[in-house]
Amino acid sequence: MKILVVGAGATGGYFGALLARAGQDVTFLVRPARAAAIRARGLRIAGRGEQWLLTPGLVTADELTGPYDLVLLSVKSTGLDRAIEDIAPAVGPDTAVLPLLNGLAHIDALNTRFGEKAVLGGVAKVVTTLDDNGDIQRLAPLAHLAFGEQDGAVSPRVERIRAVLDGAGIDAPVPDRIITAMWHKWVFITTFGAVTSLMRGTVGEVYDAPGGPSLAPAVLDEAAAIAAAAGHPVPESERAATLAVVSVPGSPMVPSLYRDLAGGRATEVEHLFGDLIDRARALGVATPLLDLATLHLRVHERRIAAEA
Ligand SMILES: NC(=O)C1=CN([C@@H]2O[C@H](COP(=O)(O)OP(=O)(O)OC[C@H]3O[C@@H](n4cnc5c(N)ncnc54)[C@H](OP(=O)(O)O)[C@@H]3O)[C@@H](O)[C@H]2O)C=CC1
Ligand SMILES: CC(C)(CO)C(=O)C(=O)O
Repeated sequence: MKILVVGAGATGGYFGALLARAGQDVTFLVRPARAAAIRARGLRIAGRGEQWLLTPGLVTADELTGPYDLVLLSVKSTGLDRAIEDIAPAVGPDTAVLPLLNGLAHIDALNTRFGEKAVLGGVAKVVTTLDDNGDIQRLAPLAHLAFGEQDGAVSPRVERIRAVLDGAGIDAPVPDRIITAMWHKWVFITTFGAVTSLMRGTVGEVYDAPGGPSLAPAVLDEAAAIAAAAGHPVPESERAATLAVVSVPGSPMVPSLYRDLAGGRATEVEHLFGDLIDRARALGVATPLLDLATLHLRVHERRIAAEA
């Protein structure tokens, strides 16, 4: 299977490296600065007691030809529009585009550009980040990529992709309804993001402060109410799994959104929060805590834009 990984960042770099290490035909679509850095240093994966180095196939947008069998799209939402145009030469009539982004609006954007048949849903669960050298640091042992056709069919191409991901050691379930799974990840990530960003602390720092334990369940109630109103109710097991991450004494956990906020970088505020509260308004769901988190992140965005 000919695989194009778009972006060699925290998620794409890690999944792509696993696939390349397993012997798959993987090429990374990167921008010039990232290409130069990887050519100079290799793509390095470190953390959790492991350290390995890869010299992957790289291509920049001006060199890209296609088609590929599978395009793993792992840019942040802030780079989505550009990336959609850049990958166009790689997408042929039989190409499957599998996005790893959190949130949901990218599915509509990809459907509009490439047609619904080309686009799979995806939910990535890994905890990785790029360090100052551009190396990928694994912060937790997860390598989970749920995916599937938007209509829930288990098509032959889904079976083929699952086998390829399995062979690379990636846990790759195919849920009955990938769009529902994406909604549930969205509820999880906005709860996690709102709690840590609003309070500017780790899960444990928030929980351990007087009054702290009530915040995460209250934010989760709001996000879950939006999902339910949109036709994707969050089951009790999923709710408990979210609280087991975002409402834990002493936990050092933060999401990638918080790492971007604390690092003074742009966040995915509009894709993750702006879109969610817009949908809440349309569905008649009140979300005072998520509105506050959104405003907080928007102030940050405006400040860094003014400083740029
Ligand atoms: N980090 C995590 O643990 C998780 C993140 N996610 C989600 O995955 C998505 C990606 O996040 P993450 O991997 O952390 O982000 P990163 O910023 O680490 O990686 C994104 C990469 O995409 C590259 N890129 C952007 N535009 C283009 C383009 N047009 N062509 C080629 N490369 C491009 C960037 O390269 P450049 O160096 O050129 O800017 C960057 O290296 C987000 O939606 C996030 O919410 C989901 C699960 C876990
Ligand atoms: C919480 C986590 C690591 C789960 O995969 C994530 O999606 C993120 O940090 O953006």
